[in-house]
Amino acid sequence: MVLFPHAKINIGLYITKKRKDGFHDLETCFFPVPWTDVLEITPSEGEFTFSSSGLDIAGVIEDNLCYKAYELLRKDHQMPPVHIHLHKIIPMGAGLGGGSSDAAFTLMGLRDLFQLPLTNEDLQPYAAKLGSDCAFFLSNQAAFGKGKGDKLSSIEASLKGKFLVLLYPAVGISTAEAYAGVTPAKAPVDLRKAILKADWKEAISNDFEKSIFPHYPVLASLKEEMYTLGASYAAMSGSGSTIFGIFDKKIDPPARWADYTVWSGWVEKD
Ligand SMILES: C[C@](O)(CO)[C@H](O)COP(=O)(O)OP(=O)(O)OC[C@H]1O[C@@H](n2ccc(N)nc2=O)[C@H](O)[C@@H]1O
Ligand SMILES: Nc1ncnc2c1ncn2[C@@H]1O[C@H](COP(=O)(O)OP(=O)(O)OP(=O)(O)O)[C@@H](O)[C@H]1O
Repeated sequence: MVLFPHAKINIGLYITKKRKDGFHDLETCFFPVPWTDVLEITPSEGEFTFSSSGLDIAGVIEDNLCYKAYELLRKDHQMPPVHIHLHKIIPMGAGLGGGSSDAAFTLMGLRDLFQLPLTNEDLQPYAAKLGSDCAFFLSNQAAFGKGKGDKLSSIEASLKGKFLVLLYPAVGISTAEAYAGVTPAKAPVDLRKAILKADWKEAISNDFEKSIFPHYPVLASLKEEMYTLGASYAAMSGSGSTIFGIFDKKIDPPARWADYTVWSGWVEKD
């Protein structure tokens, strides 16, 4: 079975409270982006095996979220061993949620391969244990997230018909450190309402930009460059360092971005 775990961007991200468990409460809108890894799951003999190609993934196999997803599900459900091959394309530590997406798609892939009687909703508790972003990837639809980012409700907003440009400037930002740099505060807008209006540029922001841009001024200038190129909205995704721009027409990435990882394409589904 071959699956295509996709990336996400956050449009609006407000960190509202530090929780007793060390995590933070946030309010954000998640949108799926068709920049994908390739994940192959096949039944195997003997024991669980894992291989990867594409971008190098740090850590041993036991650290990999695909392995963790398999182990979590296997505790509750009878499953034969599998071989997982992950072709890694989505940059890591980039605010694109690629690892979380691999984990969520591993859960759904195992469920489908072995016909486990589980809905996506039934998979939510497993996803929640694997990462705060994982729950979103079980739905593949724009969603408003609160709590740790795992309490989701659907939103009517969509990027369908927009041309998206994602720019990863190879600045690695640790999610935990990014959270540590933010002072939580009440969200300045009701994001669920603001996302339905047209003036995103004036109304919607990402709290991480305030603490991260002063350390990495290149990120602030890349965001400005998106606007110069005609973006209707530009921001950093999640805890960075990916900067994205939303356009009404196709643009060609400027030659000066040659050192960065760039993905661009039309969004074709809701
Ligand atoms: C920045 C976002 O991508 C926005 O969508 C997410 O909040 C990050 O989600 P994630 O990568 O799935 O994060 P996790 O793997 O659950 O947590 C990584 C680390 O980030 C911090 N963390 C994460 C999520 C959250 N709501 N509060 C936090 O403080 C914690 O220090 C945690 O140890
Ligand atoms: N299957 C996997 N793919 C990518 N990274 C993985 C995977 N399993 C574990 N990791 C670890 O998770 C870390 C974070 O990777 P991820 O792709 O989730 O990026 P992220 O930018 O932190 O996402 P976000 O901040 O939006 O949640 C990586 O540095 C890597 O060490």
